Order: sequence, then structure tokens, then C-alpha cells
Amino acid sequence: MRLRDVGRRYGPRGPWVLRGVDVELPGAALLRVVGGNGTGKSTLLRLLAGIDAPSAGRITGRPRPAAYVPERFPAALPFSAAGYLTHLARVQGLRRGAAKRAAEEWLERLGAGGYARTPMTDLSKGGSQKVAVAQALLAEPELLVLDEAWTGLDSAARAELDRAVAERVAAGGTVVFVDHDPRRLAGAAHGLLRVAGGRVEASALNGPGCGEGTEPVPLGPSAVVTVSGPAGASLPAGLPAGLPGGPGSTPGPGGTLRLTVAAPYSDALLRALLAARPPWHIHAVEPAPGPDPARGSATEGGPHS
Ligand SMILES: Nc1ncnc2c1ncn2[C@@H]1O[C@H](COP(=O)(O)OP(=O)(O)OP(=O)(O)O)[C@@H](O)[C@H]1O
Repeated sequence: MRLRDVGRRYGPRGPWVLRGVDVELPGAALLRVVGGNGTGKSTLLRLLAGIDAPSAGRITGRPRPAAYVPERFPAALPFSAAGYLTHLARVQGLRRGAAKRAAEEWLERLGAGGYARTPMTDLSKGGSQKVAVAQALLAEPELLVLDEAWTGLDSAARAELDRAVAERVAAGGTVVFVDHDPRRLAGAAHGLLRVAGGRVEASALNGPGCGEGTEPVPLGPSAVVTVSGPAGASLPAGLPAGLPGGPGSTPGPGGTLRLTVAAPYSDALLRALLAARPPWHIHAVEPAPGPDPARGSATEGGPHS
């Protein structure tokens, strides 16, 4: 997806909020948008999601389907939570049965199954935020745009949204998010979009071309996955490209490789390794060692397959 000389202002004589924005967003990437208050982060997200059109310039190659969780979700809708999501899934092209199942599955995953039949107008702020998140995940979007989507969710639902984000990226999608908490998905993002003075500056966080000072600080918990490759694979050069979470690798015992990844990415990383042809052999998945190096393995055992 490419933004070329994009500008946005509200009203024909309004001040330019964004101007001359020229960035390209990669696939299979998690991108964090940062910037001071009122600099235009939400404006940029609405342009990316296609909710607003640019006042100048062009946006091309938007992945489809695209989905968006707005900062403020209109909760006063004449539906139950499940009714609303089923309706949206139908609009997105799912058949009646599949739409109902997708709605129920996402409400369950987010811990909102108990109020699936509750009218939207009666939902708590947290309940309505779960519906806001569920509506964006129904159609397995290739582009997912999240504006403070974790705000108002309980910790289990926040962790579920982290997992859903990792799944979208593992499936080759682009996820762009803003969050006031700098620890949100810290260590997992592949790039930064910094909004300042009406401009947007993109920088890579993992992989080649990392700018100095833009390395992610791994504040969140990490997992270590010990693997060995298919026979004859050279380590780590033989690792499949574009692994979820951009894991770091260090040599492990007995010719194995230890991959360190932000915890929300561990399931997606395991799936990607097992889905590789030929598949990789998983020896252990354990929390990254804390300050105590004597801490043992959590799930040392045989291969997962
Ligand atoms: N619908 C609108 N009509 C008029 N002006 C708007 C509208 N939406 C945003 N703006 C203005 O555009 C500027 C950027 O707002 P935006 O919400 O995009 O910034 P932000 O960085 O997301 O802010 P915050 O950090 O407070 O969430 C602000 O001056 C805001 O007042």
C-alpha cells in the first residue's frame, strides 16, 4: 500500500493536518503510529483504513478486506451484540450460518459470549469495545487499523487482541495501530510511523535498515522457542523468511537454534515453523529467562506436531 503526496484537512479552508505524506506500507508487518497529542495520528489511521479520503494526493494498493477499530465506537445501535456482528459479517459476504458462527466465535474469544444477546445500548464500555474489536476481526482483514483498540478491554481480552494481531501478521496482513501505552506490543512491531509537523516519517524496527535509536525495547514478556531445522538446513540462514514477530536467533545446545519472540507472537511463530515445507522441529517453548538465569524450562518436552 502506498501513500503519494497525501494531504488531509478538514474543510476546504481548514489548516492542513497532514501534508506531503509519502510512505509505503509493507505486508506481513506490524506498524506502530506515534506522535504528540493532536498531531494527526487518528487522521492518518482513518486515511489508511479508507474511512476518510485524502484532500490531496493518492492512496493505492490498499489490501482488502480492510477493517478499522475507531477510537470511539457508536454503541447506540438497534441490535444485540451477536445480531450486529452477524449482520456485519453478512454485509462482508459471509453466508448466514458462517456469519453467525464468526460472530459467536469472536464474542467467545474476547470473553463476551455471555452478553451476545444483550442490546448494544445496554453494554458496558468494555462490552461495547469488545464488539468494536470483534467487528474488525470477522472478515480476517488483510489490513487492520486499530485506534486505541485496547482501551476499555479487560486483560484477557487485551491478550486475545494481541494474539489476533499476531495472527493477522502471520497470515501476511498489515496491522497499523496507535496506543497510548508504549509497552503495547513492544518488541513485536516491525516499523514506526512518526507523525510530526504534518509529516509522516516511516522507520524500520527489525531487519535491515534499522535506524539508530529505533530498535524496539522488549518491555513485554518474551518467549524462547528452541528449534532444529529440516535435515541439511543451514542455521540460521535456513529459517523461513518473514517469521511472525521478527524473532532474534542465537545458537542453542546440540546444533539447535533458540528463537526469541514477543509472547503474543509465539503461537503464530510455532504455526509458521510447523507449516514450513519441510517443517521445523520444535524442541521447547519457554518464557524468556528473567534476571534469574537458573530458571528452568516451562514446557520442555517432545516435538509439537
Ligand atoms: N472531524 C474533524 N473536523 C475538524 N478537525 C478535526 C477533525 N478530526 C480531527 N481534527 C483536527 O485534526 C487535528 C489532528 O487530530 P487527530 O485526532 O488526527 O490527532 P491525534 O494525533 O490522533 O490526536 P490525539 O493524540 O489527541 O488522539 C487536530 O487539530 C484535530 O482538532
